[in-house]
Amino acid sequence: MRDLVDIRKDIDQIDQKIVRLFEERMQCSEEVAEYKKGTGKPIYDRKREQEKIETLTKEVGPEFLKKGTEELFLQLMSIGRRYQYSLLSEEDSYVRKKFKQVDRLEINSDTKVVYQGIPGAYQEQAMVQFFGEDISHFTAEEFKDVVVAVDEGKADYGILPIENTSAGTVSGIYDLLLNHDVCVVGEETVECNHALVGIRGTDLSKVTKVYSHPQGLMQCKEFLDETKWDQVRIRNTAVAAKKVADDNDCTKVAISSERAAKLYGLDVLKEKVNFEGNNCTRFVVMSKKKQYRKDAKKVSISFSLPHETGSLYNILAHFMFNDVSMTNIESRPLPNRQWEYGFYIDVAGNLNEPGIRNALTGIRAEVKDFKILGNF
Ligand SMILES: C=C(O[C@@H]1C=C(C(=O)O)C=C[C@H]1O)C(=O)O
Repeated sequence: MRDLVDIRKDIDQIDQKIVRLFEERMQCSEEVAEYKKGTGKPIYDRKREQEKIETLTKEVGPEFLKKGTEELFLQLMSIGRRYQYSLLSEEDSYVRKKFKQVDRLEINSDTKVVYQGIPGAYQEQAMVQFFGEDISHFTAEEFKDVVVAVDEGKADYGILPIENTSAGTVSGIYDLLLNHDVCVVGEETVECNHALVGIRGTDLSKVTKVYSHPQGLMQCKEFLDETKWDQVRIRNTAVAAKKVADDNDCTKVAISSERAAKLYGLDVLKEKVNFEGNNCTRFVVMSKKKQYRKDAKKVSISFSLPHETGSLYNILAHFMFNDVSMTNIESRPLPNRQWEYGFYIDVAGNLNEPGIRNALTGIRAEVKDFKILGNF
């Protein structure tokens, strides 16, 4: 058996050769970038990459090494591509063309905000936290109406809940952001301490129905599972409280904020019925204007990918190589597009940073349905 020191000497020499060859290969990549810049040919050439993998793996015998060769060259080609993107002129930058950097968001006495629900809703709380008590505002019936009002210019800003610490993503919100010409410009977290509320004199043993938004019901699941009450889904936690107050029926209760209970003259029958101690909902603030604050810290994007080995890995590599850290990822199957998935990703950073711009340029060129949802 050879001595470890000897074997390692060989490995070191091989590695040095690999590094030199790598540099040579990257030099060629640079030339390819020049060529592509001149001719307008896209950087990513999927067919060429597939052919390369096929040719190279054919030359390798053992299955394990075949797989390894594929992985190695997928990486090499992806590094080459990212290098090419970084060499492309900033003038062409999609981000620069689409988004405007601002010192701060314009908020004044003419500013109008829209939220879904009625007073007492957590959305209202989010609005007050973000814009202050005196902001002029109106309400909408559905989440969709909020986005449409912003898209049509009827409101300058809209508020939507996006995720909750115990119940997860609020369904349908990402799709609304994707399908309308709006941009996320801020976010606000609201602590949601749900109370069980009802009219004065409600006896819990006589209750038959509980009303709340599906998120409210989910966040209080452990408490509600102990009861035999019908759980009725309603548009909003505040709407639920108002309904119980309007019906004036002591067999009905609602899950809402204590603030909503007070507003509609209900009693708090039980405080904090949510199962997670620190139950918070994150709200996004959107505007029609494609803008981002120069101190914004989170970029949110969406795109779709076919369900193929390595497709997501390939895209996430753009973040890794540009030192961008990912803070959240959501995926869901796309309607009417079998085995294609929509992804929503949050990364830490600002659209004015070169690393973020490079990563987004590369991703945009290699996915379908790319959209920057906002930087906030
Ligand atoms: C270098 C090129 O650009 C990209 C990178 C490739 C590689 O590194 O081999 C292959 C195809 C392209 O996706 C090229 O087009 O040849």
